[in-house]
Amino acid sequence: MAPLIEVHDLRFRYPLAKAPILDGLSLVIGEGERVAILAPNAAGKTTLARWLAGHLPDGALKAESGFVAMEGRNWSEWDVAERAAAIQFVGQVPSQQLSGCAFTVYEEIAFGPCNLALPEAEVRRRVDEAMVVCNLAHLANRDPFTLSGGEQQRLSIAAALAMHPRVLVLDEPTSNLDPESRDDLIAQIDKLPGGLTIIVLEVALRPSLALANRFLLLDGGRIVADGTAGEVLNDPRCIEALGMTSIAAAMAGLRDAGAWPGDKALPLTLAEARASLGVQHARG
Ligand SMILES: Nc1ncnc2c1ncn2[C@@H]1O[C@H](COP(=O)(O)OP(=O)(O)OP(=O)(O)O)[C@@H](O)[C@H]1O
Repeated sequence: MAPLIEVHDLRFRYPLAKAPILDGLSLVIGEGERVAILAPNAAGKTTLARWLAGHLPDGALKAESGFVAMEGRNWSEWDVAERAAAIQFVGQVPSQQLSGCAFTVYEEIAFGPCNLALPEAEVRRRVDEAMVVCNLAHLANRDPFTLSGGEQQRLSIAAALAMHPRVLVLDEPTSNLDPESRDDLIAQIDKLPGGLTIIVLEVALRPSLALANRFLLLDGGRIVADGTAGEVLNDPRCIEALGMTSIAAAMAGLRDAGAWPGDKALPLTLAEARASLGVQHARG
């Protein structure tokens, strides 16, 4: 059976760019996976996200080689409505996700399903469901442009979910949010239905760790590491490009001071550190 998403030998260069930004990139993603694709700024995350979601090729922006396919069919074989019902893309700037055609949060979420010409009752059902998942019911009648950045990002995700996609591509979804809004949004994404395939493209390690269980490192236009958090985030190439989590950095300090065994993997999260140290989580 064909994989859910396959990128095969994708080579893509922006017009006038000296070098390709994606350079023979291949990857396969299966149904229900939660994947973080990690890379530093300007490494090509948004570009890859747009290829994954079928927004590229577009006009003159074509691949020099390779393809992206969902279930064995190249994106170029899908019509727009069919593709929108299969995969949804949420970008990093909340206000840029808004359609500009809706006076209320409710209408914004209904915009996509209405474009699929679904019966009114089905549109209503989907909007109500998405508002519950994204904690937006209390804002249903608000003008989308009056929402905070975090609320707008939840709205973008709700609008994407109302299309009932099988894959959600999130391009640095928390990058413009303050820590509290970021944590709220991560918790919200974490609660999304289990069967939904989620691909997060990130420069930040914390949201990635909270959302994914498979990690890919994008470097030099290719995927150079693919594995668990422990395998990829401890890879020297990943540490060089993105640094360490704050917990791993603290533990590395302890290791350098001789207070942590040199041959023992560094915990990446507080939960891992507690487990490694045999410390119970304090309650109350
Ligand atoms: N339409 C375009 N035309 C020409 N160059 C582009 C275009 N879009 C992006 N680029 C360039 O391609 C490179 C990769 O950009 P991209 O936005 O994919 O990276 P990124 O990893 O998402 O970056 P960031 O983390 O800063 O958002 C950058 O050097 C960028 O300037």
